[in-house]
Amino acid sequence: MVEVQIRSKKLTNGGKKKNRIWWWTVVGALIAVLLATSLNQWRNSRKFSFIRPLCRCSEGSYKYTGIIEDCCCDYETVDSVNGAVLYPLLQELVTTPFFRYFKVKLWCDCPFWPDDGMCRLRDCSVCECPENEFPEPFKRPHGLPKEDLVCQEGKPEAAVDRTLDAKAFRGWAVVDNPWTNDDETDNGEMTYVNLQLNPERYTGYTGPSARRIWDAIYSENCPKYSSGESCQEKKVLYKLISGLHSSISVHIATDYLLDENTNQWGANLQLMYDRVLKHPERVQNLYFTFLFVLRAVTKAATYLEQAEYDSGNHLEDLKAHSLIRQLVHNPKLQAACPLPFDEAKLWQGQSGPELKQQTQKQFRNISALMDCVGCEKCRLWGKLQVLGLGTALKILFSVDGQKDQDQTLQLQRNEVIALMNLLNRLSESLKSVTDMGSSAAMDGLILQNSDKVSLIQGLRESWMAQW
Ligand SMILES: Cc1cc2nc3c(=O)[nH]c(=O)nc-3n(C[C@H](O)[C@H](O)[C@H](O)COP(=O)(O)OP(=O)(O)OC[C@H]3O[C@@H](n4cnc5c(N)ncnc54)[C@H](O)[C@@H]3O)c2cc1C
Repeated sequence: MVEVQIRSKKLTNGGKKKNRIWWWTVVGALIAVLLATSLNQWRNSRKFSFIRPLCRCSEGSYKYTGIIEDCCCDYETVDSVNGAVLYPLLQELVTTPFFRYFKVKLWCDCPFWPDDGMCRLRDCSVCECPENEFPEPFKRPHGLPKEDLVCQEGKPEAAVDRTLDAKAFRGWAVVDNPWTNDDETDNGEMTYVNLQLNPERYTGYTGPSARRIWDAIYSENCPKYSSGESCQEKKVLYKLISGLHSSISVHIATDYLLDENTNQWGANLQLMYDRVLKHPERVQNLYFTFLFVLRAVTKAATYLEQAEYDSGNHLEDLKAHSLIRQLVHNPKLQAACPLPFDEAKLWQGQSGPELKQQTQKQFRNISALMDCVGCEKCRLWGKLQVLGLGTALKILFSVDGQKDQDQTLQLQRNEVIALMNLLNRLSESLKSVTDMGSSAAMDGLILQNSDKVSLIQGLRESWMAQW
C-alpha cells in the first residue's frame, strides 16, 4: 500500500515536472519570438539601418542599403542620383579645357625622409601635354617666350610657369588655403598637366615606399578611431582619407595591367574584392567622402555659378559653365539628397575649435606627405585629390556664418579644378563599386578563387564587426 502511494506520488511529481518543462518551453519560445520581432524592427528602422550595410543578395550581388553613417542620404539614393545625374555631368565637365589642365609642383623633395620612390612601370611618369592642346590664357605668363613654357616630361630643369596669368585667373582668388600645404599661391616649380592624358590607374607603385606613405598618414595623422567613438570630429579625417584610399584602389582595380607581355589592360576583379569590396567599412568611407565633397560643391553653388571659366576657347568655356550650373542647381539632386552632409554639426562643443585646429594641422601634414609619393603619376593624382579635399574642407569649415558664405568665400582656379576632378573620381568609384560589385563575373570569380566557407566567414565577420 505504502509502495503504491510512493509510486503514485512519484508519478504526480513526474507529471508536474513535465508540465513545468512544457510551460517554460512555451514561455521561452514566446520570448524568443518577441525578441526576434523587435530586433528585426529595430534593425529595419531608418535610424539604425546603417548597421546592416552589406547584404549578399540571392542573385549573388553586393548591395549596400540604409543611411550612410554620419551623412544624410542612403546608399540607394546616392547610387541612383550618381548614375543618372552626377556621373554623366562630371564625365563631360572634366574633359573641357578649363577643367583638364591642372597646375602642380611635381619636382619636390620629401620633407620627411629621403626619396625612396620606386615604380616598376614606365607608365608611372606623367606625360607631356601637346602644345596645341594647351589653353592660351594659361600659358603666356607675363611675356615668357613660347619655348620656355610648361608641360615637359621628366625635365626638372625645364622652365616652368611660376606666375599666375592675370587673364586666366580673372575672377579667381589668390589666397592661401589654411587646410593645405600645396596650393597655387606657392611660387615653386609648377607645371601644367593635361589630366586626360594621365589617367589614374595601375602604375606598379607598390612595396615599402607606398606602404610607408599610407602608414605615415594613418598612424601619425589620422589614427583609426575606436568602434565606440561617438565624436564625429575625431572620425571625419580618418573617414575622408580612407574613402580617398578606397577610390584610389578602385581606380587601380578598374584599369589594371593584366598582361605585361601583351600590354593588356582591364578590370582586376580579384583586386577590387580584396582591397575594397570585402571591407564594408572602406566602401562606407568611400560613400562618406563622396557626400562630403558633394556637399562642399553644392554649398559653394552661387560662387561656382558666378565664377569665370576662361580657357580661351569660348564655346568650350560656355559648355563648362553650363555643366557647372546643371550640377550645382540640379533639381533631381536637390530632391533626392538636399543635404548630403551636415557640416553645421561639427566643431560645436567646447573643444570644437581645438579639435578643428588639430585636424587642420594633420591635414596639412598629409598634404605635405604627397611630396614623398615616389611615382610621378600617383603623386599627381595624390596631390590633386588632397587639394580637392582641402578645398572641400575650406568651403565647409573655413568660412564663418552660413548666410554670407558666398560673400566671403574665395577660391583659387586650381582649387576648383581639383575639387571637380576629385568629385568625378569619387563618382567613378561609386559607379565601379555598384557595377562590379553586382556583376556575375565578380561573384563567379570570388567563389572560384576563394572557397565558399572563407567567403561566408568573411561576410559573417564583417557583420559581427558592425554589431
Ligand atoms: C597618395 C598615393 C597615391 C597612389 N596612387 C596610385 C596609383 O595611381 N596607381 C597605383 O598603381 N598605385 C598607387 N598608389 C599605391 C597604392 O595605393 C598601393 O599602396 C599599392 O598598390 C600597394 O597596395 P597594398 O595592397 O600594399 O595596400 P595599400 O593600398 O598600400 O594599403 C596599405 C594598408 O592600408 C590599409 N588600407 C587599405 N585600404 C584602406 C582604406 N580604404 N581605408 C583604410 N585603410 C586601408 C590596409 O591595412 C592596407 O594593408 C598610390 C599610393 C599613394 C600613397
